Amino acid sequence: MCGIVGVISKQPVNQLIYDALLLLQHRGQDAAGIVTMQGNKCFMHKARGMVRDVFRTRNMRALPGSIGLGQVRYPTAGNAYSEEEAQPFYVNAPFGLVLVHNGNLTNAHALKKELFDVDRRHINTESDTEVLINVVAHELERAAREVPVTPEAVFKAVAAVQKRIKGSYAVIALIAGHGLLAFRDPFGIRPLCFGQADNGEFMVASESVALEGTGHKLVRDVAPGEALFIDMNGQVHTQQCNDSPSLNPCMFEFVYLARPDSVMDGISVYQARLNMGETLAQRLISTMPPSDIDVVIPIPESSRPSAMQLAHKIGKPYREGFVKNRYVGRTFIMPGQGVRKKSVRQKLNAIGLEFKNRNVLLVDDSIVRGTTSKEIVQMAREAGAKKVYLASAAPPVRFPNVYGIDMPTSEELIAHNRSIEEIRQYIGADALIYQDVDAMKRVVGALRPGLDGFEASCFDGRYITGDVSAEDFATLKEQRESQGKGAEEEEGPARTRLALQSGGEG
Ligand SMILES: O=P(O)(O)OC[C@H]1O[C@H](OP(=O)(O)OP(=O)(O)O)[C@H](O)[C@@H]1O
Ligand SMILES: NC(=O)CC[C@H](N)C(=O)O
Ligand SMILES: [Mg+2]
Repeated sequence: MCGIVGVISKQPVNQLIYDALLLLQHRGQDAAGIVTMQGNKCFMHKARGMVRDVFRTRNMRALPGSIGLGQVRYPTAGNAYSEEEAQPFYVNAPFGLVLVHNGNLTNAHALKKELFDVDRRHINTESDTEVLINVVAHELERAAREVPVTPEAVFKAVAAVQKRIKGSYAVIALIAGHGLLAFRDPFGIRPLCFGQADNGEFMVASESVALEGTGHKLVRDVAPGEALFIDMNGQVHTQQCNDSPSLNPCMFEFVYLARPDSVMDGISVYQARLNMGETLAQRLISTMPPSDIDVVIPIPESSRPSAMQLAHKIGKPYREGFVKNRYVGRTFIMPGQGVRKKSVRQKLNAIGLEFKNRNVLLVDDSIVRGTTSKEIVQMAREAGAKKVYLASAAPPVRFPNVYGIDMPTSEELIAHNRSIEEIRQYIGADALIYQDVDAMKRVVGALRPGLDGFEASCFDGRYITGDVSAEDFATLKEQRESQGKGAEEEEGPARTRLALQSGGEG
């Protein structure tokens, strides 16, 4: 996942895009970028780091214009340490095109070759987004020969792009002198919505929180397979570009990625997490007597709503036993296991009196590599807990994700090829309770009647696009391994040096 935003206005948009990126910072911490357009000229600044560090006053001053895009990156393809792979991407033909992308193309490798051999286009990085912008450019070149560019021509190009690319994508692009284009993959895996301010200005963004926090009213989500084109006069054109779209949002957005105050595809993320807490409580009650538990403690940040609801349901006190250092970012989306592990202790500290001589139930939203849980269980014991139970509001994460969450190999997942008992032992908890996959789908799905399903492959092993081959998995793994090697030479902890590969030392 990454956070993306696009604005078309009559006023300068640099500050507005910056503000929206801050609201989307939880979706990507590795790099940030903004592009603006004044007339037909593009102005861009992008670099590695968090939004606050990437943009200084001088950079902001150099971003004039009333139309623009922004992105916060959490890499899933390419190299986390590469500045060139920060977004937006730019190509100069046709017209001048800039693009931001949230998602992951599963056929990027094959497309890169095809672009070179057939379309005569050179890709200079390992980023799938550079592949994507070149496919868009090529199809736009073919479809939009006349000027001014008509919405029909743009939609024709999007339909052609959708036929070529596979995987997940929410995309926002600017076509110099013509307008803003946004489109979403036909399975609706990654989120995308748009809204409008009182002054008529339009914003397209990954999450509704970016709209609300910048004074825009949510109009609606972009539908799976749909394209939205806002021309330079602010006229909105939309068209379904796919023959068989279906809505299967990524379940992990509701579990962890999105902010709880966002509404995605009509589902309140907060309500989804409360519901998960409710079913987790039922599961717990059927597994162990709640009377053994003295107190329920969330593992901040994302597990709070689920933990709160669980505590309410089992009739036990909900306490804040860990304090979070607000200056440390999200650990799961950090590149490299070394930095993740160190950050758990930097990020969370126990309040002794909530643990001393108590049987505590710790609740997390998910257990992925086990980095957080293993450290936290140990911290609870060090703080004096008698028994430490652990509950996860998500089911075991057993399968790699190929749609924009950085878990490309099964080996790095603590639950892969391990029984619940083996995981419990590894983490060091006295009991371990997991959410049930079907219960989770049922209670989150109930919030949006008419949903076709969820992209929940990391939990159930079903890849919704139906076209991910064993070869694709192997390529992803291979890419990750070779990139990790390069990064290690440059930067220390490699992205591949994962808990389970280094002898299970979490
Ligand atoms: O099993 P792991 O590999 O450790 O990953 C899972 C953990 O990572 C996330 O927390 P994170 O610190 O990223 O963000 P949060 O503050 O939003 O909870 C998530 O909420 C879990 O706590
Ligand atoms: N998490 C994402 O959406 C990543 C976008 C893109 N695949 C990249 O690696 O930059
Ligand atoms: Mg967490």
